Amino acid sequence: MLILIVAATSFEVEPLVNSFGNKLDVLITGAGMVPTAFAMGRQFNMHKYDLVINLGIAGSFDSEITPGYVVEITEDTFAETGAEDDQEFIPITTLGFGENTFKPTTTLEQVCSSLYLTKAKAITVNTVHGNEESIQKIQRRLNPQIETMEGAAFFYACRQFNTPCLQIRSVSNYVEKRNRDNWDIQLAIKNLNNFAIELVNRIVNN
Ligand SMILES: O=C(O)c1cccc(C(=O)CC[C@H]2O[C@@H](n3cnc4c(=O)[nH]cnc43)[C@H](O)[C@@H]2O)c1
Repeated sequence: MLILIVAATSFEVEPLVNSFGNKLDVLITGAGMVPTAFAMGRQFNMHKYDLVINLGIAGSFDSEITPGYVVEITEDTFAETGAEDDQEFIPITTLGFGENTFKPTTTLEQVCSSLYLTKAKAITVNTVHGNEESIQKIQRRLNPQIETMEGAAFFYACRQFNTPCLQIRSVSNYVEKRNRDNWDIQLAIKNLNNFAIELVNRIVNN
């Protein structure tokens, strides 16, 4: 089975890469939705994969999904794509120009039934929420559990190329008034990579 790992930065997947070396294809896209979509489009034009997995750290809006928690993303919405109408937000779906919510094309259960993760709904943003008023606003509008800067672009690229995909995220921080001292990136990366190493081992040895 040919697997591609997609991550925004190399440090997020370093332990996994150290475990598997060149037995695993890894695409480092750079942070954000545009670099992700571009890098994946280029990669998919050159190679075809049986499974593509997006791994990375993320913010959590959900007090039960605490830093260090690893989750499977079941849907992901481009939260900012639309138009403002004074105090209201009109999503692109209502404007009639396209879609804003994308889903994985397989599930963890289908890929490896012996592993389980809590499922969560995500948003993808260009501007990370770090202001109490804007956080409450997005919670009222979309009620997300997880926030990243790439996830929906990852699902979009996989759908365009009809490629089975999963997004697995590990929480490094709560989405709150910006405070970098509260982030635990080390714990998030450790838990993410422990899970990913187990997952890839089980898939390749199956
Ligand atoms: O210094 C900051 O305020 C800051 C804000 C967002 C992200 C960063 C990073 O260095 C990490 C980039 C990477 O991590 C993902 N990520 C992690 N936490 C969040 C979040 O709360 N909201 C959105 N994205 C997050 C993201 O996918 C990036 O790839 C620094």
